[in-house]
Amino acid sequence: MTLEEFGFCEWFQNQIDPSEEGKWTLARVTAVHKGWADISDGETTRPARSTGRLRREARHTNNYLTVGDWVRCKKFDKGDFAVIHSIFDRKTALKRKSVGRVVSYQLIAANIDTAFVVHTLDKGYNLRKLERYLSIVLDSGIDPVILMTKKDLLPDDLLNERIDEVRTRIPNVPVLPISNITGDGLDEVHDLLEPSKTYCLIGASGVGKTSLINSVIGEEDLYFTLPVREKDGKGIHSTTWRELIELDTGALMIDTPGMRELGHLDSTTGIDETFDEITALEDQCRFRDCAHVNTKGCAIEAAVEAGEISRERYENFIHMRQESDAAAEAHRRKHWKNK
Ligand SMILES: Nc1nc2c(ncn2[C@@H]2O[C@H](COP(=O)(O)OP(=O)(O)OP(=O)(O)O)[C@@H](O)[C@H]2O)c(=O)[nH]1
Ligand SMILES: [Zn+2]
Repeated sequence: MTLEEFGFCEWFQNQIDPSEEGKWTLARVTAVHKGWADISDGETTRPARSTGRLRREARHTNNYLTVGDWVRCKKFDKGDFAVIHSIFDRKTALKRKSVGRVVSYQLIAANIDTAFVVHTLDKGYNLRKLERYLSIVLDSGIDPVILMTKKDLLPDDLLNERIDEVRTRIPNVPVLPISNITGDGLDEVHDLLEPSKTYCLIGASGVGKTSLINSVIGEEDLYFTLPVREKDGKGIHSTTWRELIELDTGALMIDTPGMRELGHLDSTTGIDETFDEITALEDQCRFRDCAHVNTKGCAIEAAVEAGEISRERYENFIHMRQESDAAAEAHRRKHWKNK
């Protein structure tokens, strides 16, 4: 696989200064471990460490190396071991909010083009939850595709009702009903996987992500018999856990433990895009800082009363806005304290 086939596109090429041409080995991070990372140029995977400067910088800015990153490095020890000097600016950054005493953001993966937001049609079907995962994806600047799993478990009328409901609530995102058991819809998923593009699966536990990865990859074992022994394992480790893998279509798939633990990231842009038919009315509210709750002259509340916006969706919107505002406030306070 060439660098381009491995996802090195114009976005990264444009960051290379002509004067540094040939100075660096370019590689992509395929897994991050404690103290080192695995990097690959599309052909060979090597262990690598960041320079001290890069590590200090990362600590200082909370901007750590992550799976999917493109890096400039130098090969050492006849090429078995590399040193990472810098990280390319990311095209997209999948982040999650860490909830603790203070709010902070943890980077999960970088440079994902499309995220499959996986949700079940069966028990656990919950539009609000689906919208939360969608927000994370949109906040990260990643294109979403919604995969609704377990269609085999539903009678036709309920299946159609739920698919209609999802498509109506989330009109601007493709929605595919699938079954990992019958294989229904998997060809369509497969057809969406473009060579050199990077994908991931996001969704709650038990919705069928593992099943999907196994069926999309084709070989059940390829992924989950890991960690595997490195072929040229003379380096500092002899096993590796691959978190970025190539599919038979030439597409790239990222799956990390952090992705599995994804919670909810609060940021207004994602919410605004998810609820764009609601936020479109905001300009028409009488007050510029309208809270859209029991407020005189609120255009959004009026639209809900008139039945132009679904009440459930409105309530979900308000709920997420309030959560987001609280997170932003906590963020501001943290920032202020550090000054
Ligand atoms: N009937 C039916 N069962 C499915 C389908 N997809 C997954 N399952 C079952 O649902 C269960 C959970 O599936 P997984 O693929 O492990 O779900 P997951 O999203 O990877 O869950 P985590 O690993 O916990 O994140 C398993 O028992 C699967 O066999 C489907 O399309 N139809
Ligand atoms: Zn309002």
